[in-house]
Amino acid sequence: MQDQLSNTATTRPDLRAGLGEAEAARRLAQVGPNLAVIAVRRSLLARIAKRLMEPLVAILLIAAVISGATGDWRSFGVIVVIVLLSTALDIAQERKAEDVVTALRRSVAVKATVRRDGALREIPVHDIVPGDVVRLTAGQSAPADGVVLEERDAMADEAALTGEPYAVEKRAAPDPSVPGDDPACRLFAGTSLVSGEAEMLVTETGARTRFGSIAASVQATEPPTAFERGVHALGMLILRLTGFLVLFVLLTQLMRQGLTLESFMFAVALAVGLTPELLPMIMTVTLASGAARMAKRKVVVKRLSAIHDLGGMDVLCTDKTGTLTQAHITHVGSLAADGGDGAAVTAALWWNSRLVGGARTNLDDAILALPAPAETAERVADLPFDFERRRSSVLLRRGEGTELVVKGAPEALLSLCDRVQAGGAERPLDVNERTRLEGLIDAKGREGLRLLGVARRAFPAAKDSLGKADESGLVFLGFAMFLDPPKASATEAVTRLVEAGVRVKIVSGDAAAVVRHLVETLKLPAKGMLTGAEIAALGDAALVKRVREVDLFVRVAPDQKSRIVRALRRAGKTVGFMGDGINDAPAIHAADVGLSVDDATDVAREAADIILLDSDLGVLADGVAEGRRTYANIMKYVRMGASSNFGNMLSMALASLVLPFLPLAPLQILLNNLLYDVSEVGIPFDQADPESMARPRAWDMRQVLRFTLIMGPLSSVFDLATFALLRLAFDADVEVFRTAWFVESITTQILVIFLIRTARPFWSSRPHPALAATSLGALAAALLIALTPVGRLLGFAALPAPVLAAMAMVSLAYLVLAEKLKRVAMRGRHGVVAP
Ligand SMILES: Nc1ncnc2c1ncn2[C@@H]1O[C@H](COP(=O)(O)OP(=O)(O)OP(=O)(O)O)[C@@H](O)[C@H]1O
Ligand SMILES: [Mg+2]
Repeated sequence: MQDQLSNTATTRPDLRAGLGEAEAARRLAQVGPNLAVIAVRRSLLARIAKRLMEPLVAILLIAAVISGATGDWRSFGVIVVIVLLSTALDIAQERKAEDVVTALRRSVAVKATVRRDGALREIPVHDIVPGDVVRLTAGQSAPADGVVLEERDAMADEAALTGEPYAVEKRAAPDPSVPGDDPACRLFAGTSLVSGEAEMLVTETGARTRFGSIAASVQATEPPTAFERGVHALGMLILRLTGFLVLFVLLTQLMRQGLTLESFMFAVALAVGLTPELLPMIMTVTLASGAARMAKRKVVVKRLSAIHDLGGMDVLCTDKTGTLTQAHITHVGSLAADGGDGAAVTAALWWNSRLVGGARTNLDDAILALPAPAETAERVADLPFDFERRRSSVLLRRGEGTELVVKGAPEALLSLCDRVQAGGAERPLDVNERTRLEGLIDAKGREGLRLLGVARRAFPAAKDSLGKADESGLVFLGFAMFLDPPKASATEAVTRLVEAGVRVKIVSGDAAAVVRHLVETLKLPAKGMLTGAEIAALGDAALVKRVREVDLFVRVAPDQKSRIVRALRRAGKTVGFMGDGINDAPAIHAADVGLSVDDATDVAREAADIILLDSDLGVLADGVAEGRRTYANIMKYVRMGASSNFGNMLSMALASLVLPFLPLAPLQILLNNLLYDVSEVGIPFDQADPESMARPRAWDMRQVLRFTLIMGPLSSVFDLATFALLRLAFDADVEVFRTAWFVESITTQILVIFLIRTARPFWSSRPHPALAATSLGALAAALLIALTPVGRLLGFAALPAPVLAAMAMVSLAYLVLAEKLKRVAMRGRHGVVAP
């Protein structure tokens, strides 16, 4: 194509030559990087400002100001310190998480081929500037908007911009120096070449591209995943409960003693204590540390929430080549239609692969690895390969005549033939002959050989163009046979996935017999089979029913691949799709978790949420485990918040009803909340028990509620017992009461982490040192503050030994019961114990 392009490049050669590096650098400095959405990293100041503007924090700050104004400088100081500490905690963690994700994204970023200083170079897409000349082949995306300089059979998929599902033809602009409005002569960022090749002159980059102008709104409409929706719903539920509780407290205080500053502050502190303000941070940090761990195992995550989807995935669809086979395709011989020598078949095949435009598939690569035939040929016209037709045609001149050479999926090719080559002569392709050839195709396929059929048709020497209608009345020449050895490691990888509760389905464009042979060789557990033709005949509802049981899909077209994925999702499955070709991109996009490999085509990599650096299902099984671990950790946080935190706050609200004073000073609640938050910072690093990761997990609100309704009241019962004990048995005064209750509540809250982080008896599952350090550290700090003279500043008093002993007893009793009840509380819908 190089020669072709420079031959036709006659007008304005300066534009077609591209830029020099120096000029490109100058332009880059002037127009900025080529990013559709400029992801400005929010400055530290902006982040702090955003946090301080959040309603709860804002109320806290107002409370601090009121305290200061009334001369209560102690409260002022403590509130400000607490707000600052928790803001710093939050921002530092989140920032670290973002850095991880940015670095991961960059490591799998797409590159483009650009003409610079007269040579073709691969440069990162974000360095492209107006004036650059970019070369594109099928499967690549246009990195910016521009004018088509040259093209061969270029067809672009512009669905992302126009919604138009069919590929549109592109042609060279008559004069690239005056870019007209004709969209057929332009290529746009966000669209991709599905066939052919092209060179474009970049005119607009970054946010000035058409895609850039809509990218912001496109991103905003990215639908949240089921998990994100679930967590959000829980957050809203808690928020409503909080609102209700705070109103309740305010009202009772109002009725009993009129609204004082202290009771207002108490309500505010309660609200702060109840909101799971750390949840977003815990989620991001858990997912980001999961992403970092996965990257070490060669799984790169582009979208953080995909980790969770990966853990919840219960069906994995995969294509065949490269994942289940080695993708080292070799030509093992050709067979003439009459069973004779296949040299003529191989020569025709070779010229077809050599001369045809458009995307080259791995079969073309295998063919062109063969020595060139003796006779030469020249191209007249062609119809490139596509995954719907499954064939490619070239009109060529070889020797004296003009002939059409077609190669493609053999059974379909056979139906376009009416004659067959036998020795030097042509014979009609009668029923017997057809049956014999079909039997041969099937027999070779069952040996694991991939076949391509080859056919020809003679045309008058003057014919110089080619249409789809010309692909008929062909003479069948014979077959070429290819071998793509199975990947031995695939068996173990699939077994691991199956053991992890992931059903593996194969979705391939290849023939039934080949896929069947592969499945048998690798001993994969796979039932049933549907062909593309059968799928085309099924309505959506019928397909949803069939896709559940069937594990093998063969001779499917690209849009059928995505139809299968959508049907599985409608059947309630969490679906992963793994593929590497142009033909896989729509299905990768349609799946809950889109998976691709690092050396896949750009469109597949762009559609994917997760990129495997090794084309190996084994690393995927690792990734699934990691996904489940992050889910288990997030659930730990959710459960802690739902049970102990919620229980404590509830008891405090109740106590404020019956006690003649507030059960804790507002500052003490804030301190309690801060220390509790710190104690949980180690959760993202925690391990999960193997049995809790054995099955796919999806967000289960009923399970969360069940846990809350059992564990919450349990902690409340003990809180109320503590109140009774302190008031009735010890006749504690305000300060002793508050100190004792602070000690009991923070001790139980923190220690219960070690119980509910596992469904096993707590002593047989060891927490991660980071979690042990943060939680025990926070507990030690709490006890130090409350029980030493430092605490006087916050209104704590020295505790008499009997009170301290009683609190220790109550805490112990609570923990023993919590350990017993957690098994009931964690039981899932099917009696399985949740992580
Ligand atoms: N270069 C080519 N020229 C003609 N026909 C081809 C060419 N490449 C592939 N085909 C035909 O198209 C069919 C579908 O392609 P292919 O098998 O690569 O699809 P796929 O869905 O990506 O399969 P896999 O599951 O193996 O990745 C092939 O089986 C073959 O018959
Ligand atoms: Mg493929």
